[in-house]
Amino acid sequence: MLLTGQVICLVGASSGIGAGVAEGLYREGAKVIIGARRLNKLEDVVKLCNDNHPNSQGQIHPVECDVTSRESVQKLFDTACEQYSCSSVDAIVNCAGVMYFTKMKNAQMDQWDQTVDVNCKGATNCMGVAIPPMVEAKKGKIISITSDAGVRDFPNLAVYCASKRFVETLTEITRRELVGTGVTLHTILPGDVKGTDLLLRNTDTEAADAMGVSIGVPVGEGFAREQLIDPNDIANAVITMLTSPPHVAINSILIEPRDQE
Ligand SMILES: NC(=O)C1=CN([C@@H]2O[C@H](COP(=O)(O)OP(=O)(O)OC[C@H]3O[C@@H](n4cnc5c(N)ncnc54)[C@H](OP(=O)(O)O)[C@@H]3O)[C@@H](O)[C@H]2O)C=CC1
Ligand SMILES: N[C@@H](C=O)C(=O)O
Repeated sequence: MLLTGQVICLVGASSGIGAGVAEGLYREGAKVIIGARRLNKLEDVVKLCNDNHPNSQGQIHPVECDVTSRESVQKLFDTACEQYSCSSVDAIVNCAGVMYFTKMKNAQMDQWDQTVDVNCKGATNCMGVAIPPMVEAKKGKIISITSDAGVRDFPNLAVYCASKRFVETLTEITRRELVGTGVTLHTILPGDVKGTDLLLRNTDTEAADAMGVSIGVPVGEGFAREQLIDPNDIANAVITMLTSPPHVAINSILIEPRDQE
């Protein structure tokens, strides 16, 4: 097992990519605290981990967490430290995010607000809570799941692309600021990942039609296998970052389906 004994906070773990990352971390023996708003779905993830990996030395505990609230993120971090008797954690992985296809002319302003709150403020809350104790402990990795939208321009996703760029820029500048402290910052930029709930709450059918996607169904329904990657591919990217030699920082990984243009 590659991560035996590592204490890891994982937010946005109740479905999709986060649920897949939770399983990968548990499989590799980490002590994981998983967070999201839907506690019942987190409990399903815990059960899945136990059922699928009965011989793992890992531990996994669910905590209700809303990343838009700094108190809620602090509670998740404190729970990890209490549960696993430490003053900081080895890593925090932030998978929490929302994505709404919206045409700017349709002004879905509530969805824009939520995108900024969850994707941007969620990232600053995770960093604000984790960085001071990590610097004190002289170690720690902060991994944010951004998107290929963090480096590519997708029409009908302007606010989403901007939110992912925010996290990319925040990460790169913070990474440079913390050089020498032992704390490192990383992003993973996935292309289309299948089997996630990301599209379920979309409502702008004009924008979705323009992108050629169906809303209200899990991402990837109707797509061929080679057109999409899956949550386990992202879990493996996270594990690669967490297990690099001490003198190496894998700062970012852009990971897309092989045949994506
Ligand atoms: N699927 C894809 O193709 C791609 C996804 N991504 C990114 O990956 C991340 C995960 O998305 P994906 O797995 O696809 O989608 P899902 O909708 O399946 O997962 C989103 C996760 O974010 C959590 N979340 C949303 N709002 C909050 C909040 N306020 N507080 C805490 N957790 C929250 C959800 O939990 P809950 O609702 O229980 O709070 C859920 O666990 C996102 O950042 C997304 O932008 C990037 C590139 C491609
Ligand atoms: N693949 C990206 C944009 O469409 C994403 O889902 O983040």
